[in-house]
Amino acid sequence: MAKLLTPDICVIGAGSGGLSVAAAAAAFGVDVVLIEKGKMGGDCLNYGCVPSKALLAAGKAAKQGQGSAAFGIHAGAAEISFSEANDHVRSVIAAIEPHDSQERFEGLGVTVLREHGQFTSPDCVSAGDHEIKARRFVIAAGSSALVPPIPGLDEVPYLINETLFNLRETPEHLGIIGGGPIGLEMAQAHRRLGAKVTVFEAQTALGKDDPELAGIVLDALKDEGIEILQETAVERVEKTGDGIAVTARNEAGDTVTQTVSHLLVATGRAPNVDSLGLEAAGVDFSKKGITVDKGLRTSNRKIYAIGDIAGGLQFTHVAGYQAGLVIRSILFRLPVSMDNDQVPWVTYTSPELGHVGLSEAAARDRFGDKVKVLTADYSGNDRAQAEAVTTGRLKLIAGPGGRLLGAEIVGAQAGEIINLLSLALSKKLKMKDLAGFIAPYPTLGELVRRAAISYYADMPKSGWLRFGIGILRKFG
Ligand SMILES: Cc1cc2nc3c(=O)[nH]c(=O)nc-3n(C[C@H](O)[C@H](O)[C@H](O)COP(=O)(O)OP(=O)(O)OC[C@H]3O[C@@H](n4cnc5c(N)ncnc54)[C@H](O)[C@@H]3O)c2cc1C
Ligand SMILES: NC(=O)c1ccc[n+]([C@@H]2O[C@H](COP(=O)([O-])OP(=O)(O)OC[C@H]3O[C@@H](n4cnc5c(N)ncnc54)[C@H](O)[C@@H]3O)[C@@H](O)[C@H]2O)c1
Repeated sequence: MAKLLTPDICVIGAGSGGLSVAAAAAAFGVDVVLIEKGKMGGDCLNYGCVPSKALLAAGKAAKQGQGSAAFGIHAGAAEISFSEANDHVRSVIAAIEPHDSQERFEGLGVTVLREHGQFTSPDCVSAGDHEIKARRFVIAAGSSALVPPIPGLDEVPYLINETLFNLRETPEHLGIIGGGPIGLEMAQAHRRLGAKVTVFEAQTALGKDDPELAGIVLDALKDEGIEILQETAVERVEKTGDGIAVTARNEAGDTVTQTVSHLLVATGRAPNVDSLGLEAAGVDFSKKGITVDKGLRTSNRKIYAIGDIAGGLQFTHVAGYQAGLVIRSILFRLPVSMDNDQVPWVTYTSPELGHVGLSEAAARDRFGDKVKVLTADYSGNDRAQAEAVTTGRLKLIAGPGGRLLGAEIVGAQAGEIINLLSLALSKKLKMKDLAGFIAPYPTLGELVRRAAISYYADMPKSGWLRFGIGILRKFG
């Protein structure tokens, strides 16, 4: 006989989204059951953001170990231990793990079930020997690597994000299918740690970002020796005596074959909609994910869906943002509405690539010729010169009345600078605000002021202003 639990909220999935809902609800003394079938912390901690950024950091250290000609430091080739870099990855996960652990959540008062959760009816979830009937449910079951049906793939030992971080030796030649953020971040990390790397991208690499700024990242990666084959779709793979032969067709229709020692598939994500009993729950879904309204409610009003499974932008901070909205809706019954136009993202290559708000193209679609694009180059920034990080550009997208609509940035610390712009966007600031604050000198953040000030570039030439200044001068 199953044990019946009747909490206020039942959350399926203890990753970025589910943990945030559970922690916030528990902080208000609300009874929560949290169900997790795999590792606490989900993708981000175990197979995603955390290990990938830790490996990128190891790659950065390897690069710095070679010295810098700009500073007159000639250290030569660094001696790299891939297994020790992997130890670093493991230790970073271990350092963060307690924060997401079952013990911590039980300490907060959450009932944690380490089981597979599945709806058996519109108001009941079964998990191991428990049945949970809650006032509200939140599905935060995430996504998995989407593996395309490429002939031969099933017969070769390919890697995905869940297995990549188990490698203990430098791959001799890493082939990567997919030139999105996963593919390119991992291309640079492995290249810097000594691997030969080839990326096969069916369309445009970093295709979700500003094409001009993404091009600057691609050039930097190519300069480091990464081969990036764009408009080159992989058609088949097969095991050979030397490794894995990857055969692709390029835009010109030519066949390209490369034999790699390891193959990473990074071709996007598939929402984990299977075996959740969504049909039994009356929750509509498609292969893009669970269908939700702006308030993250599913077709069953008692059930919400957040994070990667909700079919929108797939980032940890989006899952966290959505968790906050759902908490407001469930606990305080406040009307909430998701606003994707405010969401920032960063690709953590060197140089970093950051985005927030509307892209130039989206802004022009909405506001036509009322849009102004203001730029500032890293080469014109004194701190960038001092640090020899002069490759980079900031773009502010200004709309009617000089309101900030969006920003794109490529260059050192782009991910940090985008924070300021994300705040500016959420507070509906205008170019006058971004031009008017005091930025400490010399900082990369001055790029924001520099670009915003250029909004007023024509002002000194204004006849009316010059006339006014002339009049005022007459008063002594
Ligand atoms: C390599 C990589 C790098 C990334 N880097 C970044 C980054 O730098 N910044 C960023 O913002 N985002 C990054 N992401 C994306 C980020 O990891 C995801 O957007 C985020 O983890 C989504 O959170 P979530 O809560 O929706 O899902 P998850 O964190 O995946 O959690 C879902 C959880 O649900 C559990 N689950 C699934 N089904 C069931 C079930 N039936 N019963 C019980 N439990 C279940 C799973 O085991 C999992 O633990 C990266 C992703 C990858 C793959
Ligand atoms: N820094 C970050 O925040 C970060 C880092 C990594 C991942 N993520 C998240 O994870 C998501 C998934 O990342 P991703 O890079 O796997 O997905 P993606 O969808 O962004 O990129 C996948 C790429 O693979 C290409 N592709 C698909 N099939 C192909 C084929 N047969 N041959 C060659 N190329 C093919 C696509 O054209 C696309 O460019 C991202 O959208 C992002 O939301 C975020």
